[in-house]
Amino acid sequence: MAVGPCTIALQERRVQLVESWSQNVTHLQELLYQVGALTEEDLSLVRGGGRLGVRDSMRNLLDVLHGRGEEACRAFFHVLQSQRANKESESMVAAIPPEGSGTSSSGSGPTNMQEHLTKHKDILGRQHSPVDYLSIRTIRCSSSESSDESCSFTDITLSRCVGYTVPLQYHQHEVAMVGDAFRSQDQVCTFQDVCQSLLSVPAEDVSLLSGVAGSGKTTVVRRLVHEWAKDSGSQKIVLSLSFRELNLLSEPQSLQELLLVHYSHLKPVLPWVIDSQPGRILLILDGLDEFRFPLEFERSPKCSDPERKLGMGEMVVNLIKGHLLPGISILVTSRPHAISKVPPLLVTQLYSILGFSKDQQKHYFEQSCNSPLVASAVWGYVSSYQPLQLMCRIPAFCWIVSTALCDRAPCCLSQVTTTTLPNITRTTPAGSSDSSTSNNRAEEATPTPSTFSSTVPRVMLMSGHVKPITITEIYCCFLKSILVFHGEGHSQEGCSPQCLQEAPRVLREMRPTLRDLGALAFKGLLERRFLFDQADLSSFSLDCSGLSKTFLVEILREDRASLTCQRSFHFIHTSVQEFLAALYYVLQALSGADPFSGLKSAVGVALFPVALHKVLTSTANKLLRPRRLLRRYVKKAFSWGGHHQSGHMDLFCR
Ligand SMILES: Nc1ncnc2c1ncn2[C@@H]1O[C@H](COP(=O)(O)OP(=O)(O)OP(=O)(O)O)[C@@H](O)[C@H]1O
Repeated sequence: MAVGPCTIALQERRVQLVESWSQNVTHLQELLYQVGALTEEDLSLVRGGGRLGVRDSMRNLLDVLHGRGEEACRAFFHVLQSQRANKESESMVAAIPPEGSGTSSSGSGPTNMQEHLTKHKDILGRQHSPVDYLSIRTIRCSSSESSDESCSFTDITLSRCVGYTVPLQYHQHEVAMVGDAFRSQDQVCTFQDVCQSLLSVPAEDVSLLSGVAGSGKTTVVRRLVHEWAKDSGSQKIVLSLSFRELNLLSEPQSLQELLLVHYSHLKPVLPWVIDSQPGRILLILDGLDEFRFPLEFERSPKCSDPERKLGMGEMVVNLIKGHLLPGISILVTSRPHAISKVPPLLVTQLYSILGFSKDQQKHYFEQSCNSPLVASAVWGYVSSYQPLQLMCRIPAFCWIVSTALCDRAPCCLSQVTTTTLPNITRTTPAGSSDSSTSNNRAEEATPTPSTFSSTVPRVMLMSGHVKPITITEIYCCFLKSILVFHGEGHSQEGCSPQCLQEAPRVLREMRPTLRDLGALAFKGLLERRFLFDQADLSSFSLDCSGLSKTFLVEILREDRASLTCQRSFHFIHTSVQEFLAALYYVLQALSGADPFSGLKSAVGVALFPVALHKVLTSTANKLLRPRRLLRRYVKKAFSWGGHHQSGHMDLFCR
């Protein structure tokens, strides 16, 4: 609860207030409900089931307001002012502290404020409800006993520090940074702590949430919005936009236009709240690392007029600097390499996602697998191989691993033997992790084309032969799980052992589609695009028919971008986009082809002069054997990753 001058005044004048206002308590409650200072629950608390007299109701009202904090108490004094019922109250109103803590002197606000807020919560709550994008997992979740919600959120460990300092240079790969020991000034915290701090009213600050690819930033945002929407008592008004969507707005727009188009249901109240109670607004901007417009904090012209049209980069700069919508709080999420785009001086606090602890990983598998037997087999496997367990600090890997390893009913696990796994095991000794492991991980990530011809690794779980597996192989298995599932049709019970035998055929058939998908993913990474339109898909012959259709529906999700209403597609997760891009890249290079040649665009040309590039490629092709050629290409890939410094190609490089 935020304590301020109005909270204190309310306590100090409690006796007088009860004396002067008890006869008006019902009317006061109604007004406070209308401006959103009280909720329905509060009203019934104040009324005490209709059994209380007016003085007791008034006392209850003051207690509830005090419990709600400074913003509610301030609203109360404004309501009194608007009533001007007696001199006593006016003298009290005169004691309201001056503006500056985020409230208005412009009256009690629009009518039906609370209804609008409730509607807004309904809409955002639904938009941010827990989802699992894969239908095979949704089927598993619905067949398991756990509820949808528990199926999709496991507690995660975070740290918090006041402000932040820009690291001089990232020597480490981003993925290796997850769960790192943090600096002494950082404080470990839970999701609930973050929630509490961001949803407290009023606040006026810029917070950053940093986390490596797949560490769960978007999930934290979804969960935060979901929790807020469920809390009928929260007076915060959350607005949430993603940089991915802002990328689509290439024409200048005014902030007012943008917000009112996006939140048309808030039209009657948003301008008033922005004007009078900005401290109630939390604006979430998700995925700074994906933003394609430059953020020029030094050079962008100052703009404090929400009606003026601005480029997206300028708009974000002016929001973060507090020129546009002064007084609101902002949460920006980003992969670590891109957080430095926001100058440290503007940042009040930095949250970093440290990932899943061992217990949290175990819990994740218990929730996401369809039976305790499978969950314990998967966890047994993951925990016995330290590099995999380290990677599973990242939730996206847990998701991939769980999809790859436990996506069928246990009957399938027991009926296939290890002899169907000729190509997916590796020689890295189990448990051979040490501090250097993470830095060496990139070397593990070289797949061979034969990776595609093996069946899924879930068989290892029951065979008793626990063997190490690379991250690349896990992703391959993830794809295979989807392919096999769709190749043979599916039912609630999962596919038959027969369908596992058919895996190689399905994989063979899908190889051209995977290549095209990989080329699209690769082109997207080079252009820093994560949303694609129908024309992009067509240019890579992704025609969405037959088997490829069902598969593509899983891997490429269709969206109507809410800011533009255009039909668009994105990979199920950015890590899958990066994996497919890398797979395409490596397979092209291994077969002696130039990974850029299949892109049918000017991207490669822009990065390397055409002639030089051609000469180099053909000479290299003649002189080098495929593996050496691959190594050379991988080096190039690393150098772009380094160049971009936004972390969006980290997994690709791995
Ligand atoms: N707390 C969590 N509980 C359960 N699953 C989670 C959690 N966090 C993340 N996941 C899983 O990991 C996947 C990736 O998470 P998310 O998209 O939130 O990561 P991100 O950090 O936003 O990734 P990126 O940087 O690539 O945008 C989710 O789709 C979800 O399946």
